[in-house]
Amino acid sequence: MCGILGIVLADQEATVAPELFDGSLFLQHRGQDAAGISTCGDHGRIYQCKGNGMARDVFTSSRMQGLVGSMGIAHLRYPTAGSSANSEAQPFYVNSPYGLVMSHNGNLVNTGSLRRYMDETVHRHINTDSDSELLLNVFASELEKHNKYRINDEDIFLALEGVYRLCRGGYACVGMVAGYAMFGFRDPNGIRPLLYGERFNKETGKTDYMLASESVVLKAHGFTKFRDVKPGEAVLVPKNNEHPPVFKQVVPVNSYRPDIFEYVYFARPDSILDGISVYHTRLQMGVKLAQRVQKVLGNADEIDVVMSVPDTARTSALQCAIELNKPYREGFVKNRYVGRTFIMPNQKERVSSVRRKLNAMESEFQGKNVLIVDDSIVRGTTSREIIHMAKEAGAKKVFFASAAPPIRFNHIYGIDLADTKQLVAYERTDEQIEKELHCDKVIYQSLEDLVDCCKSDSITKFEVGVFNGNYVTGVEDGYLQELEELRAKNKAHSNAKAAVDIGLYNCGDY
Ligand SMILES: O=P(O)(O)OC[C@H]1O[C@H](OP(=O)(O)OP(=O)(O)O)[C@H](O)[C@@H]1O
Ligand SMILES: NC(=O)CC[C@H](N)C(=O)O
Ligand SMILES: [Mg+2]
Repeated sequence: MCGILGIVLADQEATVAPELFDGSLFLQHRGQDAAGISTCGDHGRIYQCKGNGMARDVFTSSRMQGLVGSMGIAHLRYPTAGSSANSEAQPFYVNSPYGLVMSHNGNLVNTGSLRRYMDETVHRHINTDSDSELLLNVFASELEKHNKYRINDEDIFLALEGVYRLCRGGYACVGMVAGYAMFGFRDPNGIRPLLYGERFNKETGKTDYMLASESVVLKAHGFTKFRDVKPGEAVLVPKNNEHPPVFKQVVPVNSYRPDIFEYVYFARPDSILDGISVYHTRLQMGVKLAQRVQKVLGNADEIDVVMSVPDTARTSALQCAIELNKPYREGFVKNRYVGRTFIMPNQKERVSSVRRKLNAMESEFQGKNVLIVDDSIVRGTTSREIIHMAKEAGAKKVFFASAAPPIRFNHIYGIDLADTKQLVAYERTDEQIEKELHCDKVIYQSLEDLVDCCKSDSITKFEVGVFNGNYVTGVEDGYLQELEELRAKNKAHSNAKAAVDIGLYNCGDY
């Protein structure tokens, strides 16, 4: 999961960078590791600012002044392939052909064969371990095939056809062809989200355009007319407003399967993705979870109070308490200055951050049986600490409920998890998980119920491989092993500056 964003302003004298920066803040929860903006100014010149850090740290005011132009794209990175190196911050740029930049959300699962293809067949140099750099170079090599002096919209769609043919995995992308257009496209299964929106300016009679990972960015910036880009569909927005954006179904929809984890954890509750309100699905998860709690415990008589693990679980936990007819209390106070812990790059940081992030309010725990609700249990880092804190604060019994089913498989399209053995539910029964977490009962939502909470009239299937190991795109042989080896290699270098951490320009970290 990363955040991607692109804007084309109708007024070519205007500067797009401030709005890209502002929009990035609405997508920060999707990636806290690196941030970047590329803009396109006069004569098609590309300007860029990117590096490790949160948006507010990377996009300093002096750097923002160097981002000229009325068309631009942004990226918020949570690394899921390669490493968390500065050199892998996005957008990526290649000069040939025509000058291209791209921001990618998702994961390619056939990187081994793509690397060989780049090397042996099209002879393009790949300078990092990032799958996104590969994706951009696949697009570049497809675009190059026509060998034209000036390209048109159709050439871009044709090149994307090649991208769809060659790249397997989950991907939503925004990019730019220097001086020509912004484009966006989404994988044939719609695993990762992408929305398109328009903002009409009454005074000028012209329209600005935005592409974004979540609807919340579009709404907040006045792009009131918006819709999801369909799986296998691409859109081209010309830089100069000379014609309206062009949509094309480049390849047929394979099967419309948004990643269900967007609704469980990734997305903001105030977003609507693929026509489904994230908030509404989380309320429903609370309703179904309450039924599950009653079933597992026989009844809810033993529970004195229901609490959430802030932030993401709040919506479901409150609804669960209402359904159980039990008081809902804020037992954990969240330090608003610590970000999302799950998407932090290393385990040591994640463990210490849970304690820094959440603090137990003793008065709410003393002598009580508490039901603590979280949206999901992944490595168990949060739940282990939380249960410990609840007991320390005087809780009699701790029941721990998860709005998502047990996670026993890799999330190959967007969670930084190469090694399934790190998952607390991996090869463990509920009783064994209870022992691991030191709680009195662990209660999981069933997959069937979770799907019921999320589905709509038009979308009835979701990508749920993280729960059952069946991935809609399949996985190339050796892919997971390759990821694991890379991760181990990067870990070994974690204290010293490894070659992989040094960027092309070697001009230091942000
Ligand atoms: O089992 P784990 O490996 O600990 O992962 C699961 C936890 O991580 C996430 O919280 P996070 O702190 O990232 O973000 P939030 O504030 O949005 O809940 C998620 O909401 C769970 O609480
Ligand atoms: N989370 C994402 O979408 C990451 C995009 C890409 N795979 C990277 O690691 O940079
Ligand atoms: Mg959480």
